[in-house]
Amino acid sequence: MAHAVGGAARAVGPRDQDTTPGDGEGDVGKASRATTAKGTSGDTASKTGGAPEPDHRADGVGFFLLALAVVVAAREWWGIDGAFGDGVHAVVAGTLGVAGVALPVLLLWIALRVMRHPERARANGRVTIGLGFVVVSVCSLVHISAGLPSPTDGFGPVQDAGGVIGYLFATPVVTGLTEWFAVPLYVLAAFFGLLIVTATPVHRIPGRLLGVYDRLTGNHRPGDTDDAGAGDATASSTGQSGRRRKRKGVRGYVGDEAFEKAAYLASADEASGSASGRADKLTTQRIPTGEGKGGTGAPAIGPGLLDEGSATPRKKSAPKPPATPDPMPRGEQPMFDGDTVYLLPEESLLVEGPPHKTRSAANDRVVESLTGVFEQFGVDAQVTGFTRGPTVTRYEVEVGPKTKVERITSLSNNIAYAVASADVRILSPIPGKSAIGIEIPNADRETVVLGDVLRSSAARRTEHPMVMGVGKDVEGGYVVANLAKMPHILVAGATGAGKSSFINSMITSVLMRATPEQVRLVLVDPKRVELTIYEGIPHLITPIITSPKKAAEALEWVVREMDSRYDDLAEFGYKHIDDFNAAVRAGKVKPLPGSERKIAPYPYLLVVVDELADLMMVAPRDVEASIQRITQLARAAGIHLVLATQRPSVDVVTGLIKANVPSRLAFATSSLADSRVVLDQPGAEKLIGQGDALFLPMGSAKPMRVQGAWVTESEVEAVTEHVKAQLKPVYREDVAAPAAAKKQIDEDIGDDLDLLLQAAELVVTTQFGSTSMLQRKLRVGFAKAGRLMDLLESREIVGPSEGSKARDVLVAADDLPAALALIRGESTGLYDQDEADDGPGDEDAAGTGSGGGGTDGEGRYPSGVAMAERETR
Ligand SMILES: Nc1ncnc2c1ncn2[C@@H]1O[C@H](COP(=O)(O)OP(=O)(O)OP(=O)(O)O)[C@@H](O)[C@H]1O
Repeated sequence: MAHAVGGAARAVGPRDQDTTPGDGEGDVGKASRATTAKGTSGDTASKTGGAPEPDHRADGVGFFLLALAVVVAAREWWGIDGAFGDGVHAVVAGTLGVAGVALPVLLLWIALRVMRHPERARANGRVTIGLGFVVVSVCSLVHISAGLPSPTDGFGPVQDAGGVIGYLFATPVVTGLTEWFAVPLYVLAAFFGLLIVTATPVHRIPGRLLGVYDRLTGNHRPGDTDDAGAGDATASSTGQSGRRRKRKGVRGYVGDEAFEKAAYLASADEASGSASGRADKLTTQRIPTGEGKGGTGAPAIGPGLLDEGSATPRKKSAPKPPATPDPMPRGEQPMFDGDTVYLLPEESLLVEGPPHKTRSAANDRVVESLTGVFEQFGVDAQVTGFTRGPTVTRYEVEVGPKTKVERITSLSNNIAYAVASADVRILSPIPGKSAIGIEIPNADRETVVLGDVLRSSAARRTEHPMVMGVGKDVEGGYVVANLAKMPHILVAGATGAGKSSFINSMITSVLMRATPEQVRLVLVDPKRVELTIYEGIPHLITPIITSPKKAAEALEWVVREMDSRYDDLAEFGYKHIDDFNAAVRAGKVKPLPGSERKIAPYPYLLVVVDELADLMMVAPRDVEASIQRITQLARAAGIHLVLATQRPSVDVVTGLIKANVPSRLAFATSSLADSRVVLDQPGAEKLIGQGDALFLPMGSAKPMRVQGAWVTESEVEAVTEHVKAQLKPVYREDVAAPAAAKKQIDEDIGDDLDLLLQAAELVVTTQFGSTSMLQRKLRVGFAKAGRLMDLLESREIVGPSEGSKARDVLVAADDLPAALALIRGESTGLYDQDEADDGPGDEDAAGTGSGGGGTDGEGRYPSGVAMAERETR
């Protein structure tokens, strides 16, 4: 909420027109920004905006409607006499005729809706409009059936027919078109009204009716979710959470903000109340049966299966033995047991935070200090308002007509001195406004808890499984982001700045919102401490990777996985994995003749690397090449990278990586140079740590300042316990054991293996990386010797060319056998230590076996059609 301050100050706001996400004006968040904080013009600094909280407003409306329902019922149902009763009857029956009898029910329904779902203002508006259609139509039909009495014949007959509404709507239509047309017209209008109330497009009527039938009979058929409406009807169940998640059809994401954009924001007003107070339960999710879709009933499902709609572990009569780890057929995904029911974690596992403060005494003190500085230096400028975020407050300053803006910016040090904070950031101007923004840390900063972000309307607006809670912007609005739209993100910041906390929030968001069938994770944690808490969650596609060398291999696996997804897309003629998944679920994708393949939808694959620097130290070239390939192509394959580093220097975040990772999140960096590496602009060096960040989603020109969401270890534990209790992970064998696949001679060596081995031996034993030496000793031409040297460079046996000088030899003579083995495509032995360290994880992987078969998958993937359209824009 923006506050106006100062004597002659101009009012700040209304902020509805402020399309500024944080401190930046980018495409992202523009259209979706719904900040409704009101500025108040006022005389004193102590004035605050007086708009009631939306909850209270909704409650007020609800109670008013309830009272009205009671009053109308008192007269229309219970016949209370007297002048007051007569007055009520005259108004109700006069307006609606005999249909007024139903008015208390309608009022009661609307009142309950408004109070239960204050955040659904638009849906409530829709219901009211729909009811309007129904009421007008019913009144008109009643009026026609009563013989179209006119008020000129006396008001009694009108009251006993369709009231004034019936008269006004029915009479002209009947006069113009006759009853034969008027009656079907109003029947149709009533039906249309019902469709609006229930948010049912005409083409979904059969599905809806089927859904109602299923719900009444307790029948669950595969694919019924596609008919779940985009409306707000929730089907109830006897499940643990008491509600069954209503799922959207694949088309349900078209027009969905989080789906359309990488990041978007909720209203700051909303954030100022406790979002969770009006929270629905986060829902249950059924992992569908593989029935009819080729689920082969893969093993590795633990004993903790849950009966649908119950939290009681269900004992399987005959647990299946682990399958022999067959190589995974191309394009197939590891599967969970065919009829497993999977419940998403309860929202209540994530705690609620305190309500957001929109103003505090600390803010008023800063306003006084700023005003003091301007007076002291004789600058004609005034603080006209401020918007308080959780960590910083942005004070808005307007300068007088003949005052240079630079006068304020040049006062930056004096301002920092006056407010006793080194982290003053000046925005000149605030994008989209004729005002200067001065961001100053709050002396009384607030923690943004992940639970609140995930319960915000911004997060609830979509059921996309890749939407994560990012935090709050500088105006106090919740920020959520769709990882699938990033489509890759670089997270950087000095140690202790909040990177790991962000990654925790991200993974926890995924666990809260997505089933393992929807999103699979590859977690790379060379530091070995940050992500261990997630070991064993069913969303993992391979055990957490801690060895940098294995991580590099895992990235290569991701490239292969991407390629195979691409092959599938090409083979079956789809542009995006979402199209493909939708078609698979619709049964439109049939295996090619003669193939026994089980075709299954692909889950999104989220690859999280929590220290890129460690990987780049081991195999810079391979890692860079894999990242480049993944980032260039993976979007359409549903594969998304999150690269985190505390060393955002150019040797870690190379130009190639930067060019291919479009979204950036910078926590406090230790230098301006680091900020430039991450964001291509300064700013991150001025952040104040502990989750304070600049977020630059893809397509955004200016970064928005956000306070990252915080989730405690005990919350993460509760969430992981919940998911682990339900399913054991089913690992893909080929991620953890790619070495076997690599035992072939690399393509680029071709027929030159022997020559290359000799060249390597020569170079390493002589420690002399000279091309002309190779020419002489191997009796080859210049071109061939040059090629051999390039191959040696690509295997990191020699360094890059340094013109006419000999190249550096990077392998010691003692390590020659390992280097030769590497060229031959055999195990190198170089990393035996690493592999030994990772041993238990591998055994774990092998022990769980691999599964073939297809996921059935429920329709929560976004529409690929929409995605394809957007990509061509
Ligand atoms: N979003 C946040 N809200 C509140 N406090 C935070 C937040 N993020 C981080 N902190 C505080 O900062 C400390 C360090 O954060 P974190 O471990 O995430 O830093 P990091 O950047 O990952 O550091 P490293 O690179 O050393 O792992 C946390 O222990 C916590 O106290």
